[in-house]
Amino acid sequence: MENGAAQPVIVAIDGPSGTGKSSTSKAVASQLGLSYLDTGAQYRAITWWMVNNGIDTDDPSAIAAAAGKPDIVSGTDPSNPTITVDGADVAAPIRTQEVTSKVSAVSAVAEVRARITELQRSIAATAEQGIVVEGRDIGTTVLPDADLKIFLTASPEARAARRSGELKGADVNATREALIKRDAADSTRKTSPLAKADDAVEVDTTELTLAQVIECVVTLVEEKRAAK
Ligand SMILES: Nc1ncnc2c1ncn2[C@@H]1O[C@H](COP(=O)(O)OP(=O)(O)OP(=O)(O)O)[C@@H](O)[C@H]1O
Ligand SMILES: Nc1ccn([C@@H]2O[C@H](COP(=O)(O)O)[C@@H](O)[C@H]2O)c(=O)n1
Repeated sequence: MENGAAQPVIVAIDGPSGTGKSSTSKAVASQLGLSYLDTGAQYRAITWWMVNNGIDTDDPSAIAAAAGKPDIVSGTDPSNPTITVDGADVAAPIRTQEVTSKVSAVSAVAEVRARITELQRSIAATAEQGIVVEGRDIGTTVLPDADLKIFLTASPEARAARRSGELKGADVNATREALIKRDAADSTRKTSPLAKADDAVEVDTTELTLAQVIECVVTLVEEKRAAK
């Protein structure tokens, strides 16, 4: 673009659990001066609220009726991403095993997705320099006009090994089975399932270091920016 500030760039990064979406998105956003949005944290936050407020997470109509109640706020600084529910910092409690085991059921409810999708679009629309948004349906549903769409993949074995390393001592086979189960639920739900957009660039990270994945995505974003 001539004689003006760079136009904001919108980057969508999707993929199954443990493929490196969060680590890659945060690093890319930091390097390029963009905002960062972790949409999984938003679905975890609404799930945490449902559990804390006694909503039966096996009852889609109870979830749908309560979907509009919690006030979820995401901070988009990639060096300090934050998430609050009704003003309370929930960054730690949304990562518990209980929330992880229930989030796919809650996020499958159409009323939940409509609410969170609206929030995501308004955050992306107000990011002055642009934003990296990571999740499961960003390229397909939330931001179908994103400037760049990336779909990260990795073998279940690689993903389980990465997660077990994080969870210090967790059984790799159990971790692998849990990842596969969550991916299956996320990929087969009716509303906005986990899917690669037709125009997304697929990056298989199985044999790549995190630094290599980050470099690859930074290059792709820079190419898009130069072409704008
Ligand atoms: N290419 C890679 N090589 C080795 N480890 C990696 C790579 N990418 C990410 N990791 C590590 O794997 C773990 C999972 O990464 P990350 O949380 O970024 O994945 P994710 O796709 O966001 O997962 P989820 O969807 O479950 O939140 C982290 O510990 C991260 O440091
Ligand atoms: N765009 C998205 C993002 C996430 N979800 C659901 O949230 C769960 C947790 O995501 P993490 O990235 O924090 O592991 C995920 O398993 C999905 O159920 C979603 O539906 N759409």
